[in-house]
Amino acid sequence: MSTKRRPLVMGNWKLNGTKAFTTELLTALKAELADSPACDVAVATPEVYLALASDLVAGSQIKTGAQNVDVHTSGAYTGETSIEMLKDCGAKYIIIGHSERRQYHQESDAYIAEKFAVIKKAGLVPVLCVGETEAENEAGQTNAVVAKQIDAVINHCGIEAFNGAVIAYEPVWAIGTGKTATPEQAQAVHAFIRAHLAQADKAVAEQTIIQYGGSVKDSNAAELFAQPDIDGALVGGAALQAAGFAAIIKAAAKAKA
Ligand SMILES: O=C(CO)COP(=O)(O)O
Repeated sequence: MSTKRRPLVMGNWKLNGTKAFTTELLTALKAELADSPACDVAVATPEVYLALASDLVAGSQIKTGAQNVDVHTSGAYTGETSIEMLKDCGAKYIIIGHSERRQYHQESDAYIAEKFAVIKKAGLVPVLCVGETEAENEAGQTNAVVAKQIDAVINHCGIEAFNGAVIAYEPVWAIGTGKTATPEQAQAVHAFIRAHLAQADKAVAEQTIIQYGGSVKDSNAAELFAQPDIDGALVGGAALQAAGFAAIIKAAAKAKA
């Protein structure tokens, strides 16, 4: 018996946008979603546009999020943004552990686990990105890599911390490359992740939203969402265009109806 999970499709804008772009895209997205598809929707804009984005989507089904957070709550940490600041600007979801931050900012599993704890403490939703590199994939290490990334959080925060949290499986070799994992490949890893969580707590595993990320677009979304353990998507490039992003959201709502 599998639990029914409401899908979550979230856009990760990465380092893209302007005030005008944010206004145009979110205005268009609200219009595209006028029929309220049965799917949770969020956009993680650059931090500087978060407050603007939150104002624009107020009262709609679209929530906002951030792409990172600092572990400190205040103080002499030049250039950082705290969880309370993100919350103050309307964020609900916080992406952590994205492969681009692991790679370019040397973020370790332990550091990411600290961020997870900070987000939970503030009552917001962590979106924990996990995934293997191409070399790890070819060496057959995919499951071991994602298990290690998840275990760092379980060990630091406890399995209960995954209640209401989100995991995004993003194979590094599929991000921005146009190469997508096949639905079957992705499903196998998602099922592994859920089974891994279930070893610690079955109920937590059943309710955890596990998104797929990596070159998701309108044309491949439906077949990914047809898989039982793929509960939505974390979308990069294709989230920068309202009609295409809305089509992905509608495909999730339809597949999980
Ligand atoms: O990294 C991603 C989302 O976090 C995926 O990016 P793309 O959809 O552009 O491949």
